[in-house]
Amino acid sequence: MVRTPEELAAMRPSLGEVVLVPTMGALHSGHRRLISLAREKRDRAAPTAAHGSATVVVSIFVNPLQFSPGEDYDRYPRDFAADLEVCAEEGVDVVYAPSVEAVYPGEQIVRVDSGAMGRVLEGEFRPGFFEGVLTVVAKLFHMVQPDMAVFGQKDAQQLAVIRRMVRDLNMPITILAAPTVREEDGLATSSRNVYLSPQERHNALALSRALLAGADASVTGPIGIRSAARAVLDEAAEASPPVVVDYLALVDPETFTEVSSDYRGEAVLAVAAWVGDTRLIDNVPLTL
Ligand SMILES: Nc1ncnc2c1ncn2[C@@H]1O[C@H](COP(=O)(O)OP(=O)(O)OP(=O)(O)O)[C@@H](O)[C@H]1O
Ligand SMILES: CC(C)(CO)[C@@H](O)C(=O)[O-]
Ligand code: BAL
Repeated sequence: MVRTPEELAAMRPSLGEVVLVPTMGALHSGHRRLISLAREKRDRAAPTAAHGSATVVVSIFVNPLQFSPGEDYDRYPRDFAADLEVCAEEGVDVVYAPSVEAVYPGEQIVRVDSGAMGRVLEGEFRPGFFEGVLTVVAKLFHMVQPDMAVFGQKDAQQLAVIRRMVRDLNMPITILAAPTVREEDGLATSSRNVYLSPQERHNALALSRALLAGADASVTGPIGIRSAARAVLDEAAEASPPVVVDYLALVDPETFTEVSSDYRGEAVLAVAAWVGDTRLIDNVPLTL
């Protein structure tokens, strides 16, 4: 396990090709999926005379910069011992877990701006969120110097904004996406699911059911998709506790702008909602 950027820099020349999996810890089956994709890439990389084989690095860092005041930074689940066990089971080569002081030794004056695509949906409801995410991801990329980095489709807008950062800032890194992992009943696995009471967890199933209803209506086009998903959420708004929707949106997967009613092509149906004090997000990719 590596704790500081200096230790990592000293080790970096011996790591060969690096596949990075950035996380905030509290590792679950979604993270395991990301790590297994990283492992596949590592195991396919040809060893070179210069460095031997490739390396999977998992970073664990709860990034204060992406939380607004009043959000759950302080109570965000942290279980470092369990995370190390998951990493060992999954064949991770290096766990990079820097402290907040190591990542932010002083005021972070220079930050990465996500532009307009990071100010809609998640960016509208979590002001400053994508600036915080992009800034820490750029810092992690500079510290780890990965050849590839793996992100989850569950955070689809985050994935799109990171891809755009890599493109717009000429970062020589391949971004890989892993599909969303779900519990048997459809709930997307998420570190924040531990906040849910049994009743809240039950009501939270409305998110994945709404997305499924939207997907089932995909032949009817954007209007039909939105109204099929909305009907499920409207019913869940009457439950106790209610499901309180921040947004339901059918968007272009690259720009995250709403698609027009005659749109044809790839799209993402995305939802964010509160169940009690817990905010959950989910999405499905669709072809229209
Ligand atoms: N169910 C999932 N399926 C696929 N990838 C996931 C899933 N959950 C999280 N990830 C991915 O894991 C990476 C790290 O995410 P993070 O540590 O924030 O976990 P999380 O469960 O999304 O947490 P949170 O509850 O804060 O949203 C991100 O790239 C995220 O998209
Ligand atoms: C990408 C990330 C690790 C940056 O803190 C975080 O937003 C996450 O876990 O999805
Ligand atoms: N999973 C994205 C990180 C966050 O919600 O803060």
